[in-house]
Amino acid sequence: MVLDNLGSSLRGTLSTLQGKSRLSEEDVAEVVKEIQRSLLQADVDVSLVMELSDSIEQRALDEDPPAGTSARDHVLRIVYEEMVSLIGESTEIPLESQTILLAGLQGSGKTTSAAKMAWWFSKKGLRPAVIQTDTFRPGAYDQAKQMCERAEVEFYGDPDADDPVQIARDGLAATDDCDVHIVDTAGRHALEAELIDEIEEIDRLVDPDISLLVLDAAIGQGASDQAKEFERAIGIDGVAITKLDGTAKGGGALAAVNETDSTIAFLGTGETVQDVERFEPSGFISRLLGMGDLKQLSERVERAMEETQAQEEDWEPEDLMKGQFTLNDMRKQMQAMNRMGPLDQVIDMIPGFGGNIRDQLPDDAMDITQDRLRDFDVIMDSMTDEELEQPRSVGADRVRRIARGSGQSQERVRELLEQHRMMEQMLKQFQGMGDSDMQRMMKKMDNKGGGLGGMGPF
Ligand SMILES: Nc1nc2c(ncn2[C@@H]2O[C@H](COP(=O)(O)OP(=O)(O)OP(=O)(O)O)[C@@H](O)[C@H]2O)c(=O)[nH]1
Repeated sequence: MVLDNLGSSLRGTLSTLQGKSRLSEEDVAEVVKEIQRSLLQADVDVSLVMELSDSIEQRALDEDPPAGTSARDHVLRIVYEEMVSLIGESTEIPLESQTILLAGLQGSGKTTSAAKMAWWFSKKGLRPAVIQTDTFRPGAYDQAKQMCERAEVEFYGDPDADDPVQIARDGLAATDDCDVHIVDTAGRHALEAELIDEIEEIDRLVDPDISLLVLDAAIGQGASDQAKEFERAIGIDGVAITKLDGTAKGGGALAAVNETDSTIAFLGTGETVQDVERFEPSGFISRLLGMGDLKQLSERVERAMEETQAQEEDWEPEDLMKGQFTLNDMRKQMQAMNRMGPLDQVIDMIPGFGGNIRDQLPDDAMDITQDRLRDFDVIMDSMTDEELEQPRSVGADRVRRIARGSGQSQERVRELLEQHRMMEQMLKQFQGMGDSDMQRMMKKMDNKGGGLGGMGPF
């Protein structure tokens, strides 16, 4: 999860209020001190931290908790609201035909972000194209082409050309049938005159609807100066903050951009084209505080199910609810889960699961889970159709044969069979449940602190 340190320290601080009905001044002072420490560690500007903590302190003491609200939930809501205002609004990005120009310093992540945004627009049903005009960095063309192939989006570049403006002109013409044009430009080590001239020339030709500054979250508070510099030089409409997965200083970058006239459009959270998020302040802070993010989660589930069902004509989800849950069905569930993105990001979006699980699990727990999924897939490739359809028919001899054939241990094969039995059992329980039962179960899991408790996805 991005900003992991900040999230877990904020959640830890708020958990100290568990069970308190009223808050003393000491309780509030203690919580505020911890929040200050966490934000300063995330490289948030001191003056912003003081402003935020004064506001939290004053509201926590002056405002009475609404009836039936615990002290913890009351302070959690105040911290949530103040943190959302700290990181500001999201840049308006309409889901329609438009041209987006990307600018930024060398290595900030423009080329990667161009492919990521194109992927994101394609998942929204639009037809994007990336136009790569970087003639400055050798390899930029190949990198951009490769990433766009992975994102399965249109790409235009010319590795032999040396005039970025001509490439932009030709690119717009060549991708005329696309609706979202994302123009990637060259970077430089600093915002130097040559870079400004080049971007201004492309800007005049391309006449973008939105110009985004791409900046690396690792610069923390420095994001403010960089955003102001680019705003002065070429005018920007928003910012894409990249590499939030690789730094503890992302909080500073988010808050710093909000200090300028800019807003944030996208977040980069990894090197693959799926590691991109539309910036949603409320969902982002909600996840950080361990409250989940149903909006992002439902988007990912919807996308995963569309892709899975598009591939599996014969798969009838209602079969699952009839209790005919085979290993083939389990594999389809695993593929759908995989399509939702990295497990740790998905878990963070499940209300009551995210933060609490993260703080309870060892650091590499998610990697182990992803590894297990890969092993299960390999094991199922070594099973016969009959074994996949009737897993209960797999005895010791077959376990030995499957282990040998898949190169996995017998223990891992037995683990797969056990996991299948658990999921089949769980489905039988859901099958008999009405909506109210389901709500009660989710509440119970939430009260239990959202622990996996064997209910984990895998
Ligand atoms: N971990 C992580 N790495 C990223 C992210 N975005 C980009 N990167 C990596 O950062 C490096 C630079 O990314 P590029 O997209 O090439 O940066 P650029 O701004 O196009 O660089 P120039 O073309 O030289 O201006 C590459 O190794 C990317 O894989 C991210 O969100 N997370």
